[in-house]
Amino acid sequence: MNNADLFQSELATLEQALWIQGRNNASAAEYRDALGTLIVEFQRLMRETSRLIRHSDRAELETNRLNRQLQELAAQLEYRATHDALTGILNRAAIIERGTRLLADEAVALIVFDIDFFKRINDAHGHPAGDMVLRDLVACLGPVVTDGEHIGRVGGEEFTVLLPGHGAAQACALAEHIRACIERHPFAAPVGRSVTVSLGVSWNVAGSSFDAAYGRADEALYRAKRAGRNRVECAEEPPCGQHRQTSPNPPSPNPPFADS
Ligand SMILES: Nc1nc2c(ncn2[C@@H]2O[C@H](COP(=O)(O)OP(=O)(O)OP(=O)(O)O)[C@@H](O)[C@H]2O)c(=O)[nH]1
Repeated sequence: MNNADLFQSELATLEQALWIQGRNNASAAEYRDALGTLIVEFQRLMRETSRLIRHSDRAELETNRLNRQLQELAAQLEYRATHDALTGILNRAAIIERGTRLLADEAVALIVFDIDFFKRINDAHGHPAGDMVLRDLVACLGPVVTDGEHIGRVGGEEFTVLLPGHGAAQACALAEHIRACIERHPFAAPVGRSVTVSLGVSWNVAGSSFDAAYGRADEALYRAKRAGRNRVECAEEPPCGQHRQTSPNPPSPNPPFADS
């Protein structure tokens, strides 16, 4: 639709008024009629314009509201795609993605840890109590794992912490701190007893693959399990590193949830 179609009636009125104005002999009555018609058209145009402006303001508000809603939904989707629904920390996919990205640029230490005898918690107190332990454990790590360190739940009762910029000794010390915090933490009823974790640590040069870094920490974790649980084992550093550390605490003679 062009302007001529859009303003057909207004253009006709305007042409009539111009024609009368161009004549030398138009009468006062013809001028009055033309002016009257012009006034009516002008008032109608004003009303119509105001209505369109109000409509466009409402449409703009609605568009802004929908945009905000879309952004919130996108943020929620992004959060759900990257976070564990039970504990609110990163999920497995997000940890792998972050770990891979970080390792491409810098050395990263990894802590992998796993709750000791978690099956017995579920068996003794029920799955919901086990879920409570998982949530409580993550909450108690809040003050220990700080900004810039990334914690994720990579399996049922298995967690990973990515530590960019940490040396091997620093990572092993943090793992020991995590172990001690969890051991000391008073887990709520119905579990109401101590829960422990076993931890494996690897330190990895920039350019390492995430699989290799994780695999080395996981091997160390299984050494910690075999050595009696509730302890930290650190993987040997890759070639040219020298550090190796084993947690000083001895295997617990009475591990929590051990068969009596
Ligand atoms: N409550 C709860 N339990 C889970 C969840 N995911 C996995 N599990 C349980 O975690 C338990 C893991 O048991 P195992 O792999 O035998 O390990 P464990 O009993 O912790 O023994 P160790 O690792 O050898 O010390 C199983 O009973 C799973 O059902 C979960 O989301 N919630």
